[in-house]
Amino acid sequence: MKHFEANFDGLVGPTHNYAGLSFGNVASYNNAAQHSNPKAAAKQGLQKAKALADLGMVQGVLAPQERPDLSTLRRIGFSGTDVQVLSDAAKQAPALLNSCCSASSMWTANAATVSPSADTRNGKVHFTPANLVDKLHRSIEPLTTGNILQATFNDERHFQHHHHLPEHAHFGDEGAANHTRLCSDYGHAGVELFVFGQSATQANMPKPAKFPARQTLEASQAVSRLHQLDEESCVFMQQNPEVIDLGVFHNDVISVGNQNVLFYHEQAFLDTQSKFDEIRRKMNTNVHFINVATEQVAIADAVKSYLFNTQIITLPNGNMAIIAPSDCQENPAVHAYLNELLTLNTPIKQVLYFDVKQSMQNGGGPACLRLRVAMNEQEVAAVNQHTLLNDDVFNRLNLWVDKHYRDQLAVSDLADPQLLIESRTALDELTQILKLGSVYQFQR
Ligand SMILES: NCCC[C@H](NC(=O)CCC(=O)O)C(=O)O
Repeated sequence: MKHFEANFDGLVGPTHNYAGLSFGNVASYNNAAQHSNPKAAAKQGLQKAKALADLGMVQGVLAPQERPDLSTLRRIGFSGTDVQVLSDAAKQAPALLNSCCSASSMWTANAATVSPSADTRNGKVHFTPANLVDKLHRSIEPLTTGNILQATFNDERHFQHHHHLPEHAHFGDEGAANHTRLCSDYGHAGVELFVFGQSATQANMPKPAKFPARQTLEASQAVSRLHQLDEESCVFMQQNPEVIDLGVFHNDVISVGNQNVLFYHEQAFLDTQSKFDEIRRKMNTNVHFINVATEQVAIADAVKSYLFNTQIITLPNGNMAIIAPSDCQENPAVHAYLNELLTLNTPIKQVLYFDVKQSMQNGGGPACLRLRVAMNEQEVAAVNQHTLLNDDVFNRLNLWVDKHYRDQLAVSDLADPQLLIESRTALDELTQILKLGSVYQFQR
């Protein structure tokens, strides 16, 4: 049986904006209050996804969330007509309105943690939506994320969906952005590497001083239990808290893995060598640990260029390619490093650059924009086929963006009742294109 690693990219929603909501995410803070370009953002994402489909990869899309999120605004006491709710929130609590308008669900690496069937005891693909409790604007995502995942992977013979973890800092969970699976082949049992920022219970373990550690050890352990993973196929590793304080708010800003490659910065982890020994022992096969030294690329350059927020993919011919943001080309140290990487004897033979600047300006690179789901051919066939990107779906989605998205959006536009209507109209049509059923509150 053939096996694939599918990428499901998050479609950028019609309210894509820069409100500076993510403390600890340098790009989000630095670009606060800039005008955004929702139409360009959605098209940049679609281009990148389509390029992977054209390379022969299995590529899908995940629908964005309903924003403005009127049900959250009502839950916190705003009432009356929808127009009333928006205008009262804009006057009385503009920060809350902004939190209810973020298009942050586009970063589907934070949608969920996924374990492929080869790793799980019951032989199903397991999904746990991330609770994203560290940020208010993201903590309102998991229920709808669960609906969208169930409508996309909608066959219980193959897919098992869990509820997100309890909504408390103890179980802070950011999904696949802190999870990498290493394996010799996508269809073989692998080692799932869970990277956490802090422990909620062990007071003696190090913590960042300035910025929040969004993922806890306890959350990662809970997900590994839910997913029926064996202890012998899991490794829990702590991210270096010093780099969190330098803007590395998710592990996928400082390392990325694919099959038997782990590409990482030398400052990424704590106890690096002993943990790598554990990975080697549990993998039982040769692993390429590609270490980038600080003197080659400083943390500040890694954070600015998103060198590690690249996707490493295995092409149908068996070679690996890096999908990088064009920001990596523009940073001299990083560009020089990537050119050199291709001359080293690693499985990575190619680098492809994509302009995803609209997403980058909110701290999301190519890897943030996708959720990886390794599947065999039966499982791929069981996916909702309307969510898989081919020429037809790509063209329909581009036309859909042209029809419904604004060219430009300012944070002050978020209270515009017309934006709510545009957004709902767009999403209602999208659920028909992707045949998702009624996944949104406004449709229920
Ligand atoms: N994996 C990349 C996630 C980026 C995301 N940015 C944001 O939410 C920015 C939203 C804003 O500032 O409007 C985050 O920090 O969780």
